[in-house]
Amino acid sequence: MLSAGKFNLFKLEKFGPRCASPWRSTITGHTTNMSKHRLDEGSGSSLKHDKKRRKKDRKEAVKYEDITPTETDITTAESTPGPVQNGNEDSDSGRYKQSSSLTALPQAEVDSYLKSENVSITDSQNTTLRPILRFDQLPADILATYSPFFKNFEKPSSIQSSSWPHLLDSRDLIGIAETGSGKTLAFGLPLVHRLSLLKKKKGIRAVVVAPTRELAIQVFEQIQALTKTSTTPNLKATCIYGGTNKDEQRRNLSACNIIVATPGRLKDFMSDGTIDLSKTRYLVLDEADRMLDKGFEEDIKHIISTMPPATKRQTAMFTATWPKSIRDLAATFMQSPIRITIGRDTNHSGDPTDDGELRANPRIKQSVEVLDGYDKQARLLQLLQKQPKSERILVFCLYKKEATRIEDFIRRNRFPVAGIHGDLAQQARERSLNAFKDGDVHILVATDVAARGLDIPNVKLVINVTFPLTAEDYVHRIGRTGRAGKDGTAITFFTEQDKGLAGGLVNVLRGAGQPVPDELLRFGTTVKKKQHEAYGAFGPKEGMEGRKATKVTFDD
Ligand SMILES: Nc1ncnc2c1ncn2[C@@H]1O[C@H](COP(=O)(O)OP(=O)(O)OP(=O)(O)O)[C@@H](O)[C@H]1O
Repeated sequence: MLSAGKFNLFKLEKFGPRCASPWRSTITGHTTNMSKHRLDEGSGSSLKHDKKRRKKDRKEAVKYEDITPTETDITTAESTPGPVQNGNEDSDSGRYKQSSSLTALPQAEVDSYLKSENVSITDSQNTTLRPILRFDQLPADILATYSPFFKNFEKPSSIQSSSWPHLLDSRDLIGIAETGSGKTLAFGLPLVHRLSLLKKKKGIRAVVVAPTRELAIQVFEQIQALTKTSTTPNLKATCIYGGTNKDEQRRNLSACNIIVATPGRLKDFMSDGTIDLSKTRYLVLDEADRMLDKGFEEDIKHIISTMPPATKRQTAMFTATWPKSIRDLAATFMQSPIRITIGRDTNHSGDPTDDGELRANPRIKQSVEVLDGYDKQARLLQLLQKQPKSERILVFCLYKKEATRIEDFIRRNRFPVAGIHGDLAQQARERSLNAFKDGDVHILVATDVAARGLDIPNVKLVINVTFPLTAEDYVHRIGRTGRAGKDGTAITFFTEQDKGLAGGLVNVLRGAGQPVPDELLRFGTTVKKKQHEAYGAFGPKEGMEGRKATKVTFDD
């Protein structure tokens, strides 16, 4: 069945200007899209071409026959009677049904929530669904199934509130929210729920791709917990990542329908025929900007090229940072995505579509110390000596050899410490991380392999011994503290060699209301236009002359 909402409109649409209160919008968006669809069909193109296209569409519909037609059938939404605020309460079972308690909420309460949480929505289809402010506003079946999962949480986080209705309604979505704000559950719950609705679950139906092995494992654990809470039989998730024996992973792949993977191992299993993604219905890129940067771009393109087209799958991308350099590429994998950004507006550019600017978590107290490279170790030691013995501290270095050297230095000074970086065997990496999580050591020295996504409770302090390659990486690194509403501190050493990144750092500090030291301002505040090639993938960069031209490698 063809669906207007998913039919060939993407190229024609551009993100509209940010709506101050998108919830007041009318249904016109859907109607416009329908008209456009009909126009497309009736105009210019030759009958022969139309016939061919319809034949192809029919073929695809048969190929992906188990996609509940109503879930993308915009006719249902269009014919929904009553005010838009009612959402699609009366629509078919395949679609999201807004709960009556949410529908009953006064509009003023919804508006005030969106304002206080700084929710920005960009949607070419004129969003009509309300955010889910409380868990009991979830549709009854979802609440009944997953409530054990929420039992320790007071309410959904803002990114969960805002993205759940749209993901449950099968929309493609880009979710941008600060580090530690619960993005995993924001995509995990709709993914597992929607998978449980598929009539035929056989084969790999959902894929989550993450940039590092440890993050893939962490995401997998959450997804697996959700599948276990779900009462639907035959939901099975598995995790595949490099650095470990393939045979066990291969065994786990049989009869599984959700995979959480790092790109390299996923590609490996695709090329030897173990994995076939032609039935994939849901795709999530976690840490999406990293997944689309130069280091992973080709892998991701290849992986997605073996999946059904964007019109036949649901694609979600989540991250805390959304640089302009990867946005066009992201759009090629999605179908009219709705973009949701949470956070104070730090958009200095005046461009209304530029709501993906860098935002650090404002609960993290950031301080930057400009110093000479030779003074780093002595200062690090001072800082460690000042901290209470049991407090978890994460120390970031840029290079693997540097991480080993700093770890040895800390150990020589009689602090229990562990290290995690790409030169270590996977078992050693996992041992270090677990020792840190379990409290056997309270200091972990890491490269950027631990910068993104890792959710380690109660990290009180992040020390950046060497500044990362991008301001985005900085935001992710410091985001290992101050998670799930807690406070945290980040101390960053900044040297002459890092001066090319001073402008980016100043913007991050200002955007989060943090002090900017005069010594940092002396390096200038120009922010170099980011190149897609340069984003977070390779060093050195302009203005970083002192840095070695070492390639920062990614996980397989
Ligand atoms: N609604 C909620 N209320 C309180 N805590 C929550 C809620 N949802 C998730 N959490 C917890 O918040 C922590 C951070 O969640 P998560 O790792 O998903 O963050 P994230 O936004 O993906 O962070 P990052 O950008 O660093 O990847 C986790 O410990 C998670 O259990």
